[in-house]
Amino acid sequence: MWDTYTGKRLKGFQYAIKGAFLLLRYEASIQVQTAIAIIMTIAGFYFNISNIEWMIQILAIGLVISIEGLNTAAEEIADFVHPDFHNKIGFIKDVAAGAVFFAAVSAVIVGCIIYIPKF
Ligand SMILES: Nc1ncnc2c1ncn2[C@@H]1O[C@H](COP(=O)(O)OP(=O)(O)OP(=O)(O)O)[C@@H](O)[C@H]1O
Repeated sequence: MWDTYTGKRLKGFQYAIKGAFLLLRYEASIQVQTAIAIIMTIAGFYFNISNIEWMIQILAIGLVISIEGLNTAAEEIADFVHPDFHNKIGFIKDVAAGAVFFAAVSAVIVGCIIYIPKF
């Protein structure tokens, strides 16, 4: 029984890795955010930010990319269940995009707090 449970968890992990690669390969907004994440990581090394600053920056990057991934999933579901125009689909896509907006604004504020004092 324990083996079945472990096997299922490992399979779940495998699917999650596959999903991460699918997002990176096919989703333009995830590719842009990953590029920004790489630039911010280089900036972190360049400005020699503290451990706390690294932790908050990594959380901010993870938050934005995760919510963008969920936004993509919501858009895919919406297009699959109702490919035609519908106000409700528009609402669903808009609120999913709104969630990304909150995460992105938070990440920009975090970036400003970390880097503005270093100039
Ligand atoms: N089927 C639809 N019915 C009503 N409104 C829609 C529909 N599809 C898209 N919209 C409107 O257009 C906006 C953009 O939708 P779209 O699916 O192109 O998202 P996107 O943010 O451009 O996608 P991506 O993240 O792939 O660039 C939605 O937020 C919504 O307001």
